[in-house]
Amino acid sequence: MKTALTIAGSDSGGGAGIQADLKAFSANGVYGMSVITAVTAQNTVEVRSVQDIDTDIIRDQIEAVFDDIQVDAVKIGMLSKPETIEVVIEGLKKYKPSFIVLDPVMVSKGGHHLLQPEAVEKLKELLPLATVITPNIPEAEVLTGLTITNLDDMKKACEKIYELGVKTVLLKGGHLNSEPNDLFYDGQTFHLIEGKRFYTKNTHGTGCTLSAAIAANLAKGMSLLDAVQKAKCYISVAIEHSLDLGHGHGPTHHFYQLYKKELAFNE
Ligand SMILES: Nc1ncnc2c1ncn2[C@@H]1O[C@H](COP(=O)(O)OP(=O)(O)O)[C@@H](O)[C@H]1O
Ligand SMILES: Cc1ncc(COP(=O)(O)OP(=O)(O)O)c(N)n1
Repeated sequence: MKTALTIAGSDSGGGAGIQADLKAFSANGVYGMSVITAVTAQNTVEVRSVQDIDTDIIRDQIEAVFDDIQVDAVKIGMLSKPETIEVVIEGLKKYKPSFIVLDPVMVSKGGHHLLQPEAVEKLKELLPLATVITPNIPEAEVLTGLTITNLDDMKKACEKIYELGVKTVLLKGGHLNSEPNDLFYDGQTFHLIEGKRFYTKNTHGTGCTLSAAIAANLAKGMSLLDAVQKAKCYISVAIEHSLDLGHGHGPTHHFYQLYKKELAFNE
């Protein structure tokens, strides 16, 4: 069986972070593993508190997994602080996984900083190691200093992020008022990954889910563009059937049968 590893934070409410990633890995048919970088006390309404994990324990988790088990793809989420990013960079340079999907998580829906603002420069050091980076609009604005309000702005932002040394960019358009179209850029060609907006408040963990599904698809051997397009289908179905749990933004629905039923999905 193919495997994927998530290096990310824990969400006690189960909608985002490690929990969303492991659900997405399973639903997309790969064996999931985790390196926990931080524990958040979080639900569908808010992030109440965060405990960063000691960097020695993060290093130990990375080594324990890679020393024993074949890792076919890595997904990176919440990294919290510069010291954590440094340990993750060391681990990736040591073990050189074939595919790295970097979701540059910065701020939760409720406005809680999941990456210290002073860690953004350190995060940029991770970019050249990534196969693909998957920023949302606010994250792309932080990385580029641009204001992004339309497709032209998205193109400029992709080019600027690409210049930071990353191999490919998937800029997510979910935060714009238009249809949730994402833009994929490989340094030469733009591909519009079209979506249809579902009018629901239950979109907690959408970015985590999308990046984890891309990692799962890469682990299974898909080409990068195919992995992105199939993952976009997966997140769309997961949002369409999202769950009205809790009092805030409910989670997406990781249910393989829904995905299988609604997509021409060949495995
Ligand atoms: N309401 C929605 N309906 C359909 N797709 C959406 C919706 N909101 C976001 N998406 C899609 O979900 C994925 C995650 O995007 P986004 O919500 O922007 O990320 P993040 O969770 O990092 O803020 C993207 O493919 C985006 O286009
Ligand atoms: C532990 C943890 N990691 C990441 C996030 C952000 O997840 P995201 O998919 O961007 O979803 P929202 O925060 O926008 O709902 C998180 N909240 N917690």
